[in-house]
Amino acid sequence: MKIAVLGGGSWGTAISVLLSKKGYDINIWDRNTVLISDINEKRENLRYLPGILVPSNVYGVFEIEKALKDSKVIVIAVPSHAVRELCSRILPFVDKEQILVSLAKGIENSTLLRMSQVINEFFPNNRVAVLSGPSHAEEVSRDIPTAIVAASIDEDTANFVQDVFMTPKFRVYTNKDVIGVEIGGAVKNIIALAAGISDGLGFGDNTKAALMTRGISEIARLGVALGADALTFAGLSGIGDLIVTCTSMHSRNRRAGILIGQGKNVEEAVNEVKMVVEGINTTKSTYELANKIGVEMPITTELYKVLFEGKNAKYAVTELMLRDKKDEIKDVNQN
Ligand SMILES: NC(=O)C1=CN([C@@H]2O[C@H](COP(=O)(O)OP(=O)(O)OC[C@H]3O[C@@H](n4cnc5c(N)ncnc54)[C@H](O)[C@@H]3O)[C@@H](O)[C@H]2O)C=CC1
Ligand SMILES: O=C(CO)COP(=O)(O)O
Repeated sequence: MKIAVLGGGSWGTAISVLLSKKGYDINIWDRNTVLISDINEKRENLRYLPGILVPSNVYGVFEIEKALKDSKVIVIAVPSHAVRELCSRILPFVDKEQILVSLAKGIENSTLLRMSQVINEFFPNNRVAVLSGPSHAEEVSRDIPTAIVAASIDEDTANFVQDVFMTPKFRVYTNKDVIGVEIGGAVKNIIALAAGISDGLGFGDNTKAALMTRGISEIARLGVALGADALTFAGLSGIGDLIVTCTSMHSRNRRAGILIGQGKNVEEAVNEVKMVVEGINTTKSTYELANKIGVEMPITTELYKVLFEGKNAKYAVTELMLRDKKDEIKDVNQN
């Protein structure tokens, strides 16, 4: 079977390596031709995933149309802000038998749509799935045991994607709750930025545990208001991804947060991380989405003010601590 992977950043490359080890032929495309040449000539993605051997059945392809030809599965591995542009670019070359799998974690700034909603706009007759969960590229590419979720509203599609990606080192669960899986994957990046800022400010493990716990609470509150199943947030794409992103030094979002907490501005932090920090754009879209549908998200709101209104991060923490008194369980829908 042939699989097209569109986006040769750290995650697109790691997934290509994983799938190639299962014997599939992988056509990987990226707009950055230098990294495609590196994959073909040096068998390594020097820019985004150095030190990992890219097997010979991963073919770097310069023309997107060629990457798609005869591919049963199309994996979308670009950052969320690029998904719409990518879909419009591939639209003329995709046929309705091809299955689209989204790896991007974000909520579109201009429309407040989830990534599978953007993809469905372009490909209403194709089968679409989302792959999400605690899975840093740096570990997946080294065969470190990982568990993740394949979500699709169509059970057969979720089962198919589960079979395609599953290996003894990469365990894939299915889930029909696409809304919950995508909201968990996107919004945890906001909490990871906040957890990083907390670390950068010199706060402790107590602070981070509080942010993570209250964080999953507001993620779930948003998700449920949008139609998700609350149980999804107790799963791999919910609390699972939140844990890995808030605690790992592989996390781009956490690392950016640490730098901001240490006093760098957003631009300096993003430049230093050198890879996509999805949580910045997602803070903006989630803040707007929560306001639009009337869901309270205190951490997201404070982070929005820090990132986009220049609020002092220490002062934001004080404001979170001094909010109205609450009951943890009783006020679960509004706190
Ligand atoms: N890196 C990881 O461990 C994981 C990443 N993800 C998600 O996967 C998505 C991709 O992330 P990474 O691979 O980490 O990003 P990255 O920063 O490593 O690479 C991004 C890639 O996208 C390409 N790109 C950027 N803007 C583009 C545009 N406008 N059009 C076409 N291509 C463009 C770049 O050339 C680059 O190759 C993100 O949504 C991220 O949240 C999900 C799980 C794990
Ligand atoms: O989503 C991820 C891991 O599951 C990647 O998160 P970071 O972008 O913070 O590295």
